[in-house]
Amino acid sequence: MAESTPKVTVVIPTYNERENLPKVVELLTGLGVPNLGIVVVDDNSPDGTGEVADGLAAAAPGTVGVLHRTEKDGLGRAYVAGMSRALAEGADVVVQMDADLSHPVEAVPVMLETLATTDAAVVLGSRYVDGGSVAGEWAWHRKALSAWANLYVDTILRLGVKDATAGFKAWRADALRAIDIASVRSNGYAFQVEMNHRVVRLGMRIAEVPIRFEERTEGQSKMSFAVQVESAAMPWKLRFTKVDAGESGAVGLAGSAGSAGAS
Ligand SMILES: Nc1nc2c(ncn2[C@@H]2O[C@H](COP(=O)(O)OP(=O)(O)O[C@H]3O[C@H](CO)[C@@H](O)[C@H](O)[C@@H]3O)[C@@H](O)[C@H]2O)c(=O)[nH]1
Repeated sequence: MAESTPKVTVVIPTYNERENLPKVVELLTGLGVPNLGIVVVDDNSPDGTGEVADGLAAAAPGTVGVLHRTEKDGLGRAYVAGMSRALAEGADVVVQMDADLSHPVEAVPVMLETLATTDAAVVLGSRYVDGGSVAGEWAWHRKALSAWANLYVDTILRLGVKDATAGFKAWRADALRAIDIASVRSNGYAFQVEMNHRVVRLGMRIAEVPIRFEERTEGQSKMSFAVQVESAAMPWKLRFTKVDAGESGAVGLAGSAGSAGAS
């Protein structure tokens, strides 16, 4: 019997991304990935991104869906909501990416292929493996901060990945279920680190593929002081907390590696 095509759902959190969202949706649907869906998680953006998303959903019923939340509640909780919906709707693979075009859409098929052909539970779009890079527009102090943040996380948690704060990832659905996303506490950049930590704690593997991270041209980053404080504190909390992953969900993942990715 022929295997069915895996369902791939891309989760995109948005807060004030009305210029960017239509472009990223157009680029994603133009990839030609079979059985691709998109879930936009909008937090009642004052700039009307939610209505823009509704328009995109109306134009592509069955492909684009929108989750409206009533107020800005952080990137991490937006991802948990979108990923939970994707899993409930039967996704085999969940891709997380920013709306602002900083994550190169053309890397999605490469990430899916890597997921389908290796035993990795999650594939990161990585700035810091060979072949990866950040946009030339990045000021030296931003590059230094990003490099320092990764060194900081690696020193404390030893995750064994080069880009621990990366926000562009493709997940096998069974890995997301195993790490019990509903109990993830972090909400800013630390969300990415906590998710990676859970994967490693459960003995699953993270793969990295190189990407070029572009600077957004529209809208603004939502990085805040609170996000920075959380990012500094969370690695220590994770290191010294005994039970912080869905240990009960530890599963035999190796046998299903080939069935979850897209071809
Ligand atoms: N729904 C919702 N979306 C949000 C919120 N905050 C941010 N977003 C959305 O989440 C995406 C990323 O937000 P940015 O504020 O642009 O992130 P960044 O500072 O550029 O950080 C990126 O790079 C970091 C380092 O690699 C990553 O750690 C981070 O997750 C993100 O990918 C964008 O699509 C943005 O609209 C929120 O509270 N609610």
